Amino acid sequence: MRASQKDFENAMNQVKLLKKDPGNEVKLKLYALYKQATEGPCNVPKPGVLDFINKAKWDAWHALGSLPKETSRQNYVDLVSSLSASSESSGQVTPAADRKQPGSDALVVTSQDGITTITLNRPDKKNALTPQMYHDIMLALEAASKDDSAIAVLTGNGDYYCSGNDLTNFTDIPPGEVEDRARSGAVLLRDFVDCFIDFPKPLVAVVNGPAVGISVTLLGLFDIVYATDRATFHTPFSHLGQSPEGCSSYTFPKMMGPSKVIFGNLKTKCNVISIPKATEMLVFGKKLTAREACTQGLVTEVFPDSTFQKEVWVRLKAYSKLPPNAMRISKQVIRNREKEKLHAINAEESSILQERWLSDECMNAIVNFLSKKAKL
Ligand SMILES: CCCCCC/C=C/C(=O)SCCNC(=O)CCNC(=O)[C@H](O)C(C)(C)COP(=O)(O)OP(=O)(O)OC[C@H]1O[C@@H](n2cnc3c(N)ncnc32)[C@H](O)[C@@H]1OP(=O)(O)O
Repeated sequence: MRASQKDFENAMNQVKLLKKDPGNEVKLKLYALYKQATEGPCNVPKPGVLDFINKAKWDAWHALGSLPKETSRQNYVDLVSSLSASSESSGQVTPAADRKQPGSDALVVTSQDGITTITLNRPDKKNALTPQMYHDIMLALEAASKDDSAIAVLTGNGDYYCSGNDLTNFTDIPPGEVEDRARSGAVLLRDFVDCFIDFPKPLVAVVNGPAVGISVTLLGLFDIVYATDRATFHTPFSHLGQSPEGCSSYTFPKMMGPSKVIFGNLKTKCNVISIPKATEMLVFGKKLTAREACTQGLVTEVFPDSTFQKEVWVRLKAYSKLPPNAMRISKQVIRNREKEKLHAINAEESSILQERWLSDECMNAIVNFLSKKAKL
């Protein structure tokens, strides 16, 4: 069977998620097949001998002669498929048909087996979230809420799930614009979190590695959180002069419950006070292991890292075959009565953060991070 345009687009996305660099020879072959499949035989002048890279690309394309576009497309798809198999790619990478792809490679949206997967794809920056990524995630959730998938998944490419907000978002702000930027940041944050509150289908976090900041706080708005035993959960807001978002000031104490602190001794009267466990995370920045997060109700299930991807995707594929309308309605029954409250909490948290971003504590913490004085 000939590869369709959709198969070809799927393969292009798969290439972005390859875990191993396939090497220059294969990359040239991919380039040549891509050009031949999209533009036909090489029709541009040969670059000069000193223009090594462009000459190598030209040679590879030119070598395909008059190979038909359809055959090139098929060969491209076959080559990518063999690379994906050998690089242990999760195999979840077929983009949804007709979906508008995100504005950059930092987010990859795919759809297969009734599952729309949104993958954070900035592994060299530990998948830190840029403004473009916040916008693209909102667009992806909007599209996923209407497509024919039964469930949606958020995950990360590389060793991290996500290192939270990209702290360089706070740099290069001209002095007179700091307040405006804090205001627009708070609007973006509020809109972003609203999309998670309103998402109508089951939403699953596949936490493939450590998670920091907003990527942790949002977990309270997911329906399932699967984590590798390598994952950690860290919300260093006080260290950063910031405050909790993602509705975590409400969802975390609710999910984690109280921890009892007993003080006094046998001779005196003992006092028992109850502090929400979430306080240790959200106020004191305690980093939880995956198992601790599971015991405290933030994570649904923890898997050994060696079998994480396999076990999780087998499970999710089975879930995605359940009747989609029933799942959507059940989610709504569980979540709807909280929605109004969550929107109000989100608005409040966003406006408090807007103030925090203007504080000296916050500015100093970011300067520290950027100057590599501090590693959280
Ligand atoms: C619309 C706005 C909404 C904002 C909402 C409010 C959100 C709040 C938060 O999310 S608060 C949390 C912010 N995140 C952090 O504080 C994490 C900062 N990063 C780290 O502490 C460390 O990088 C690490 C623990 C995540 C990983 O440490 P390590 O394994 O030692 O790797 P590196 O530090 O060398 O990192 C590799 C590379 O990635 C860059 N990077 C990592 N995280 C971020 C980040 N959050 N922002 C920007 N850049 C990040 C890091 O600088 C390195 O880059 P380099 O190779 O040096 O160019």
